[in-house]
Amino acid sequence: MMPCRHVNLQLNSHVGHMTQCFTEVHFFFRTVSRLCKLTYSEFTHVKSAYLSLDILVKYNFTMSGKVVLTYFNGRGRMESIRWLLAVAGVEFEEVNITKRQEYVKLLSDGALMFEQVPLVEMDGMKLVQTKAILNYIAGKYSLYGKDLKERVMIDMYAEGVQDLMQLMMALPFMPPDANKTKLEEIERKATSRYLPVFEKALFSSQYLVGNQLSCADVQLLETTLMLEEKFPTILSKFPVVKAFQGRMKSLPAIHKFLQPGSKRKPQSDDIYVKTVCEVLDFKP
Ligand SMILES: N[C@@H](CCC(=O)N[C@@H](CS)C(=O)NCC(=O)O)C(=O)O
Repeated sequence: MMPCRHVNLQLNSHVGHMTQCFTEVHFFFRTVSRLCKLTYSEFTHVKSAYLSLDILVKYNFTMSGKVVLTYFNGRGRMESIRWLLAVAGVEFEEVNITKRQEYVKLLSDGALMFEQVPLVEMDGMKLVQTKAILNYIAGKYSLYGKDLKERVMIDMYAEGVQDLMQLMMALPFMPPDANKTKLEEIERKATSRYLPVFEKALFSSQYLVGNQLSCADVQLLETTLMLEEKFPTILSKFPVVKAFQGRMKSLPAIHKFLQPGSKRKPQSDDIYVKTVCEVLDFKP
């Protein structure tokens, strides 16, 4: 029998190089077997040991290779998708739209089902609609609960978080005189409507739903960090959410994503707002 270590090395190296090229999982499995000259029983042994979901995730195995995000060079609706991919350990590339012609070209190519971005290309599909994309990633990478009942709870929390996030996302596009009123509204709603729900949910549980990390936890973390950018002491009355934030920040993938130089985008600035408005021909 071929020494296991040798098989490990060969398999690891082939997985690394070949996952980008193959479009069929079965074809990939068969070819690895042939290249490593494994007998059927050796192959079955190695396959069950290594080609589990974990290794597929680890090597960012997708049916058609890389994951490409098309959006503006800023947070907007794409930022939660970046967060979730980072937590799932999925490498991705970005195409930043900077000019109206680039957006028009995407439209004429038929790449945008509803003439809107975000666009995420993965697994041979062109995905649009933020929620659908988030749910696909969450489902694929086991961040979407263990059953339907957990899933609907995750959706409820995630939708609440997204409602709050949408309010913050709109801020940079508001005229300066409306900004102060909007900020007050966000702080009021965050402290009276949203954060109390999460404080309660996390009081006796490490995660929002069930006993495992979900996309709702990731979106909550993202939102609490956004809130603190505007209202630095906002979590002082929500110690449970603050402790949750600390735990989440120490997860290796999140710790990495929070380091300078990661694909996390900074707060929106005037250039981002100007680009979005020009590209979408939008007058704030
Ligand atoms: N429901 C969509 C909304 C997407 C959306 O409004 N995208 C904006 C940019 S953030 C856009 O492309 N607007 C162009 C348009 O609606 O014509 C989603 O959640 O993805």
